Order: sequence, then C-alpha cells, then structure tokens
Amino acid sequence: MNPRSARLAVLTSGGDAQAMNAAIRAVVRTALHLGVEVFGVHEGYDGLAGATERIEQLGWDDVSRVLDRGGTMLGTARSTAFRERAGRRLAAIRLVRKGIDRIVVIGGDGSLTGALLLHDEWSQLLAEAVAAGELSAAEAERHGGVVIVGVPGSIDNDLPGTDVAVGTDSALRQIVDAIDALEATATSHQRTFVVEVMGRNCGYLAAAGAIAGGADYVLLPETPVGPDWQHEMCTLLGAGRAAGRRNSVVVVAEGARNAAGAPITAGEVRAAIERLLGDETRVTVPGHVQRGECRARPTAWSPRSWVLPPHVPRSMPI
Ligand SMILES: Nc1ncnc2c1ncn2[C@@H]1O[C@H](COP(=O)(O)OP(=O)(O)OP(=O)(O)O)[C@@H](O)[C@H]1O
Ligand SMILES: O=P(O)(O)OC[C@H]1O[C@](O)(CO)[C@@H](O)[C@@H]1O
Repeated sequence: MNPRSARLAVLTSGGDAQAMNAAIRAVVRTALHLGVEVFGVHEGYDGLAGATERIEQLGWDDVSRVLDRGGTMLGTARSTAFRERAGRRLAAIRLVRKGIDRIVVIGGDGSLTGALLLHDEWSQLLAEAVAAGELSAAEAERHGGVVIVGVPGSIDNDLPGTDVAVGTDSALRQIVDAIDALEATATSHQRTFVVEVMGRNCGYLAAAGAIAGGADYVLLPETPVGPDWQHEMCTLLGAGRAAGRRNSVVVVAEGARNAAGAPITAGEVRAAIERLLGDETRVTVPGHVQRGECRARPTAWSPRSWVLPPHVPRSMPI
C-alpha cells in the first residue's frame, strides 16, 4: 500500500500516564509529516467499541501546547465493551468505514493485549461483518490487513521488553517527592511512615521509589516475604533507631504479597511496627497523585523528543 494514502488512528487506553500527550503529538505530527491522515479516538477503546463512536480527524494545531501537560488530551477508559468479541467487531467496522487500517495504541499491558487480539481477529471480524451486511466486500478487501503499533504507556512499567514506559519516570518523581516531603514530619516526630505505592502487580515503582527515596524497607510482589517478615522488618528498623535515626520509611507496593499469596496491606505493616517496635507510625497513600502532572518539567529523555518535525535538520540521522 502507498503509505501516503494511509489513514491512521491513535488512542490512549488504560490508566492515564504522564507524557501520553507528548506521545500523541509525536504520532500525529510524524504521520502528518509523512502525508498520512490521522484520527484521534477519544475515551480509549470505548471510542471504538462503546455506545458512541468517537473518532475525530486531527491536524497539526490540535496537538499544540500539550507537550508538558499531564493526563491525555484524547481521554482514556477501561472499556468493558472492547473485552467482548462483539465490541472488537464493532471497533473494526467503525475503523474500516472511516478508511482506517493503521492504529497506534498507547497504553499498558492490558491495552496492548487487546490490540494484539484485534490484530489477530481482524480478517475474521471483517468477514463476519461482510456476511452480516455491515460492510461491503470491497471495503473489507481494501482494508484486509491491519497494522497496529503498541506504545508502552503506563506508570506501572510492567511491560516485558520495555526498559521504561511512557509515564513511569514522572510517576517515580512524584513518589520520590512524596517520600522527601514526609521527611520533615518523620524526623521532627521520630515517626515511621508507611508509603503505599501504585504499580498493580509490578513492584518497579515501589522498588525504584524506595531506593531513590532512601527508604529503609520495601515490600514487593516479586519478592514475597516469609512468615516471619514482620520481625525481620522490625529488626532492621529497630537497628536504624538504635543507631540514632530519627525517621524511618517503609514502602509497600500495592501488589505486595506474602509467600502464601496473601496481600500485605499498608495497615498491616503499620500495625506490625507499632506492635513490635512501639514506633508512632502513619500510613501515606499518594494514590492518583502518582499519575498527576509533575511540577518538574519533563526531561528531554521522553516522548517530547519523538516527533519528526519538518524543522529537524535534514542531514540529521533519524
Ligand atoms: N485481554 C483483553 N482482551 C481485550 N481487551 C483487553 C484485554 N485486556 C485489556 N483490554 C482492554 O484494554 C483496556 C485497558 O486495560 P487495563 O485496564 O488492563 O489497563 P492497561 O492498559 O494495562 O494500563 P494500566 O495498567 O497502566 O492502567 C481494558 O479496559 C480493555 O478495554
Ligand atoms: O485509576 P484506577 O482505575 O483506579 O486504577 C488504578 C490502577 O491503575 C494504575 O495506576 C495504572 O495501571 C495502577 O498502578 C493502579 O493499580
């Protein structure tokens, strides 16, 4: 196919992650630069499989001034409709009716799993639509193959083969900022803080946040603790206190588990510290602040640098 006649859709899906806007901008402007028409799908897969179709053509100016804005300008969703085959069939029909058979999905492991499913089912979905009179044979033939590119976009950083997903670094900064901010109270009151960190079943944010934040102990899904974990943790924390430390921080990944597979909650950690050490202990849950707009400006090492603008020197290898 002549790429200059192609039409491409871009969408964000799953939890919003910072720099998704920069990634959208990079996709839109690079495609336009290459002569490809671009469409934004609003509200994640719901914009394709939900009750209302939300596909809108995007131009160069539609992605102006979004580089350092948090969230996603296209909106996102956790779409139940797309999980069903009927939803994916509706999605394929709507895309083909718009002449689109190129898709960029920016999202996490779930979103990219869904994208793979749509890719694998595409021919069959189109054949069914033709049989049901929902698409013409010519339309189905014209768009007989679909090309889908997945861009790992998730604070969780839980995609195999990806060093750092879009949004992970900013979430990490939020976590380290939160731990740094707790320092004042922890030190003044000689308290222990238990910080619960997002990440679903992945401990990347908790592990990296604990190291960068100088925490004393971390509980992760990947390293389930044994039955005596409370005593082990408190022995370490107690040694720090004995050495003169005025503050202690324990980071708990939201997916932390013990060796038997039972979840370990921040409340449980707090109770263990109070019971075994007598430390005054508080739980802090930064929650969706971790997905919020970073006040620090995004680094150049981010989707900011992905765009292929016309003003990039032609001699530059890209
Ligand atoms: N197995 C699947 N089959 C079809 N669609 C799926 C599947 N898993 C996920 N999806 C689609 O992708 C959407 C987003 O998935 P999910 O909620 O797991 O977030 P994610 O992409 O993993 O991102 P994050 O973990 O950062 O929130 C789901 O709401 C659903 O529409
Ligand atoms: O925003 P929601 O739907 O409450 O989901 C929260 C989940 O999304 C994430 O922030 C991103 O996947 C996870 O870390 C967290 O478990």
